[in-house]
Amino acid sequence: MSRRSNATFMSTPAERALGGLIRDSHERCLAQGLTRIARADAAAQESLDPAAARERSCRLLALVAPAMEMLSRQTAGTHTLLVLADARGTVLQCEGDVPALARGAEAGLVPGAPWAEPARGTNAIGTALVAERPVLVHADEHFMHACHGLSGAAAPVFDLRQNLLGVLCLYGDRHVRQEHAAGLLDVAARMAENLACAEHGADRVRLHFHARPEFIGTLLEGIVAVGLDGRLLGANRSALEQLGLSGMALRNQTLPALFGVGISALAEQVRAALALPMTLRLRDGRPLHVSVRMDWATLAALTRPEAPAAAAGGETGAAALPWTPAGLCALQTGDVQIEAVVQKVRRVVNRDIPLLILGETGTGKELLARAVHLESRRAAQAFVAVNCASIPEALIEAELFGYEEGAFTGARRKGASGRIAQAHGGTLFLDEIGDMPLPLQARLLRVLQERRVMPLGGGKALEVDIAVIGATHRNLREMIQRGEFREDLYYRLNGLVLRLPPLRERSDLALVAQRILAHECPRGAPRISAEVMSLFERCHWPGNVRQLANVLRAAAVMAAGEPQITREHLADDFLDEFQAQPARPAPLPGASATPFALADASTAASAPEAGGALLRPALSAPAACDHAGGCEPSAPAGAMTMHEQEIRLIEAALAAAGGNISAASKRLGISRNTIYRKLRWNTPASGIH
Ligand SMILES: Nc1ncnc2c1ncn2[C@@H]1O[C@H](COP(=O)(O)OP(=O)(O)OP(=O)(O)O)[C@@H](O)[C@H]1O
Repeated sequence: MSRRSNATFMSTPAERALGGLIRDSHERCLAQGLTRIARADAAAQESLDPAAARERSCRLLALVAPAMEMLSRQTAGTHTLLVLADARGTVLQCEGDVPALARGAEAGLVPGAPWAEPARGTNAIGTALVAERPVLVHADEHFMHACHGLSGAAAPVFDLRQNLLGVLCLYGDRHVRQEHAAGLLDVAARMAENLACAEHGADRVRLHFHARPEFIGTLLEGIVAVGLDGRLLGANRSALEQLGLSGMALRNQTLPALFGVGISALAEQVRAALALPMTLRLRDGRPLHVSVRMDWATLAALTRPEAPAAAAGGETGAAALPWTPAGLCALQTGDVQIEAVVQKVRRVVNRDIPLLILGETGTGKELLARAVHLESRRAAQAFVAVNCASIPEALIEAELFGYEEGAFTGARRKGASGRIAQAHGGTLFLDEIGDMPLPLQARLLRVLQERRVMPLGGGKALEVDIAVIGATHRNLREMIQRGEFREDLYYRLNGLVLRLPPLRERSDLALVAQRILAHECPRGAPRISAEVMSLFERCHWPGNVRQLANVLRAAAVMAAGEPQITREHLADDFLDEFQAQPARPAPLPGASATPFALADASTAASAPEAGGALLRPALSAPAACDHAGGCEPSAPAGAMTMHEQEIRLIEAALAAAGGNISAASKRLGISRNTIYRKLRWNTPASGIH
């Protein structure tokens, strides 16, 4: 156990009565020949130059600045003196109101004064430094009579290697015990320590973790720093407490031994679309939610083929480890439909069965594909994503299959390996597979059948070992009937069909939102007010989780420093959509009529035909999505289909943006491609091509 993990302030009568730390300290003072009678200003007389002392401690001062600010606000008006001392016991800073500063000065608590035990005997600062734990020293528990007018509490501050950096203290009048200060100082010390642990280094990766995902980014998160060779460099207090290790024991561990995961698997997690917390299991089986942080230089170093971690023999990738990182766990948020998807995937992982992921735009198809890859034995190899809709038709063939020197005009001199070959050993993710031109479908089918790829312009066929995951928002069965998609390719791709539900059908919106916020605000995410949550619950979310993430990202910036996100923090664009689409869903039978904050009932009632495309219908029609992949929501009789509502919404956004597709796509949180697609393919009458 950490020397501090069981540390408590000396608040029990027994501890204070007979001494405990105090008695030991008094004995030390006597052994050093200190006398109880020292002039009150003696400490001040022995003072060092405060400016020089502060200069020596500029790192400590920077680390404790937010904590000092917090303490100073919390103790305002209580005549409490806030003191910061360095690791030698030299006072660096004193803050408080005039009576508090005067009381401190009377006892010699002034910047530059030495308050280590050899100088001032038993006292909160000096004794905390010796004990390396929080202490409370009240009135005549001080060794010297000159300090008997004080009651002090102190908490030492450590860096991630458990080096003592300094001590934070609160001093009050001897008539007020400082027990109440203990909690405040504990929070303050943790704040400073977490900052120390989060200090950047191009040579390290940080794991921020907790058993509960919503605690990541809070003061209670554990932080562990890992070197590129997989060795653990240090940790904050919460990490040691959660892992049940001392700082020393931790530094004798490696990442794979403790967390069962290698450093390259962490890099893979960081590269994932929205590095969501991953779930790792400790040796005793306890799950921890882990968010990985590293700077770009570190990520680049780990991404190079001969990454230092592998070179140092730390590990050879997740596949070689005793157990694999649970990428899929990051998606589990309690929603039944998502849970069913995860359970299906778990059954087929590592069997190289082709997966076909269906779902509207922004539902997390790529995120799921990456999670499947991370979960598989291929995790240490490449994950290659190809968006078949975004590559111009003329280039997609070369992009996928590669080409030989001089294969076509404009080709690079030495030719290029295609994306399929790049995925060798790993996973090929074919996004928007329904948009692949028919002639290429035949070539892709051949590759999947023969497991060999022939670059454009001839040359040698390359053997490829790949897992294939396809994704689309389109109804492939209908496309087959229309002759737009090859049936044989369809059957080659759909080893297992997974359907991701649209956000409006999910029951876990609150948790998804919370996770996104935790990711956006690693130093502490604001809460979402009940009003905003209720608004979110009613939203139709045509851009699904991507749109939610965009809305939250903007709101988090607006709410910086405030404890919760309120309606005022939501982007005008988003709110405008509600006002532009005022239809309000009929309340569920028996549901209480919560007033809808934005679309007032009168306007809503006056424009029922608007259909509320951004609003979630109260009785959401289940999507008609069969095994073959139709994902259009079924229409409630006599009402617009969800799809028609989406078209209306897109048209409204386009009109509002003066026909500017980029602006409209930003407003809606969906891609330009999606706008084109929906208008061109699904509403021929729209006139936009
Ligand atoms: N469960 C989730 N929790 C948090 N963020 C998510 C989740 N699902 C998706 N996202 C985020 O939403 C965005 C869109 O996800 P992703 O690209 O995987 O969706 P998609 O279905 O592949 O979209 P498209 O069809 O437009 O390609 C990404 O930023 C992703 O990180």
